Amino acid sequence: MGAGAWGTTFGQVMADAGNDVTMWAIEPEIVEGIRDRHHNAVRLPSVAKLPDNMTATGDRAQAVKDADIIVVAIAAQFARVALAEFKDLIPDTAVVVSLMKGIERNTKKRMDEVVREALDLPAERFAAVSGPNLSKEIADRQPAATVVACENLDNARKVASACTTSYFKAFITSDVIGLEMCGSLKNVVALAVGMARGAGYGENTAAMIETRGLAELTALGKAAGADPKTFAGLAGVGDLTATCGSPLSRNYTFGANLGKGLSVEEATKVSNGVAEGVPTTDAVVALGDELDVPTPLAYAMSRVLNEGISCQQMLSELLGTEITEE
Ligand SMILES: NC(=O)C1=CN([C@@H]2O[C@H](COP(=O)(O)OP(=O)(O)OC[C@H]3O[C@@H](n4cnc5c(N)ncnc54)[C@H](OP(=O)(O)O)[C@@H]3O)[C@@H](O)[C@H]2O)C=CC1
Ligand SMILES: O=C(CO)COP(=O)(O)O
Repeated sequence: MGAGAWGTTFGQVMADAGNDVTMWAIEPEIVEGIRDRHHNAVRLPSVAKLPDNMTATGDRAQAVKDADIIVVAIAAQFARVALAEFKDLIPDTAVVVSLMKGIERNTKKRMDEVVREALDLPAERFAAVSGPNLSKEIADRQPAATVVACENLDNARKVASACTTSYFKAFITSDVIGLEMCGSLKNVVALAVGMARGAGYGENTAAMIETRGLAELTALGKAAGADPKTFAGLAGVGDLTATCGSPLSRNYTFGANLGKGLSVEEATKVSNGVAEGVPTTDAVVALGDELDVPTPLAYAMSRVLNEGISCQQMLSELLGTEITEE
């Protein structure tokens, strides 16, 4: 569900792993492109020809009929509304997988909570996939790895084996909360690193933001019930490194544009796809308040996004004036 850049790329991974893949998208142009020409000119133009065992439909019932695994890759803030239309169509035995990395702004809910609520899905049939997975590189079939999280490890294994190829390796975990928190919160860090880079700062500044960001997302994740080990793995440090270090990341690029002096509106206009960190930032601040965990980085980025403070002000907000233990 959702033939965006990552949705389509992950569809290709699953097709390469030997599955018959049906993409669902709203726009007839995207559906026809994938179904008739094996090409997604709108969201993944870099892939000249998608696999033959990959097709598309705009019909929701047809898309999920008889599916063993249903993968959701919709912009996080629209997931609840989009999924409501699928509620009564999902086969009873299907595992539903989220690729989304965001927190719902109004409710502060993670995507595991949103998907399960929207589809009335038991925990053992929900899985999240998250890791250092910049879609363009994986679409080029460059070697990469990810993590599949499900409370039921047999279902995590089922999803992992359905997306394992010669170039893509999936590890498993039962720490759904940890995986969700890593994927969502690193986007906020990537905005800040991108902003610092865009403003012309170098490696020290980037490393400082990434490391303090990792400490912040680990503390918040732990308070939300995550296993701290997850933050040291592919979905944590791994994804933070990839996202904060690449102009292929929409979040990094959005931040870089802010650092170069573009307004939020201007950066949104030139963004090539969803920058999930933007709506997620305020949700992270609110979640920190609720769980009594300081979130200086998210707070500073929230002031950038809502009040337009400069990169230098954002960095002094992040560092504070008090002497504290690291
Ligand atoms: N790109 C990447 O490298 C990675 C992305 N992710 C995550 O995967 C998720 C999807 O990302 P990606 O595919 O790259 O994003 P894109 O911006 O390329 O696509 C967003 C998708 O969401 C769909 N969408 C938006 N609004 C609605 C709506 N109201 N109803 C139905 N569908 C809607 C879009 O449909 P439409 O085309 O019709 O607008 C599109 O399919 C995000 O949460 C992202 O953080 C995770 C790992 C890697
Ligand atoms: O999550 C990603 C890489 O793992 C992709 O990051 P962006 O959403 O910032 O492009």
